Amino acid sequence: MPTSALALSGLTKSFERPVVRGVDLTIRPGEFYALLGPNGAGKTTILRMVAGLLRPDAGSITVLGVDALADPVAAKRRMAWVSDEPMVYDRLTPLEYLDFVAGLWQVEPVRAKASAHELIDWLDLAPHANELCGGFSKGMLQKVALAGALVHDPDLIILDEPLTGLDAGSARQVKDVLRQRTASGVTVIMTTHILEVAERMAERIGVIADGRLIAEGTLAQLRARIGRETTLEEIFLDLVAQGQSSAEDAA
Ligand SMILES: Nc1ncnc2c1ncn2[C@@H]1O[C@H](COP(=O)(O)OP(=O)(O)OP(=O)(O)O)[C@@H](O)[C@H]1O
Repeated sequence: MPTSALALSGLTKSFERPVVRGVDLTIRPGEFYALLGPNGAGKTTILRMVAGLLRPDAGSITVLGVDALADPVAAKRRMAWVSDEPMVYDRLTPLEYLDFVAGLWQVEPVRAKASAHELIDWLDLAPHANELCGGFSKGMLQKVALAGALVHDPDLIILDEPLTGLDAGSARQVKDVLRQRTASGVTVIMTTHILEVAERMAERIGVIADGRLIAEGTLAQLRARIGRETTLEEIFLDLVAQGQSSAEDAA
């Protein structure tokens, strides 16, 4: 059993300018980890590199002991990627979409069917299971995309802003599905701007600012670093302000 579900070392990416600057990050198997950071901090870029959608300029990515840059297919088999812009085929129903995705992963048909029905029930999509996705709201599409990402039973789930745009009931269903998965040993890393979600769900929180991991730890550890009993919002704003001033000092 690998000691880490995800290990990033010196992860670096530039577009017109440096966007991810030497990020080191280790996540334990079964851990729920939230990445927080201001807009444009580089969170999505980090996750896209982990998911194999972008090639880093430098650094390494190890997914459950697999070198994801040397063997991306083996790494992708173990993980799921859920983008903040769900891509689901309009002309398929949720059940057809899940069947299609399970086929791509060569999931054994009986298991695929059971898994699809379980996910559809968990996410409260059963009343719409045979309707075309083309008529769905963004929130419903997000749930179908999540179900599609989980149908091959990944060990590492990577989610970019999975709760944005979901109503309270749908957000709870998604949170319940993720909790249920982590309880069975699956690892979750997600970005969120909803601090209350990070506070309630994540075991550890990493704060990204200007392409660097400027702080990480449990909520208690982050509080201790700020040196006072306060809300995650205050901690976050303090850490980002500190991160920005140390970057200016270094410049
Ligand atoms: N394909 C790309 N080409 C050029 N620049 C990019 C590309 N993708 C991201 N960027 C830039 O990289 C920076 C970091 O973007 P990224 O989406 O990783 O930030 P983020 O922390 O996820 O932000 P948000 O919270 O707003 O989603 C931004 O300045 C963005 O414009």
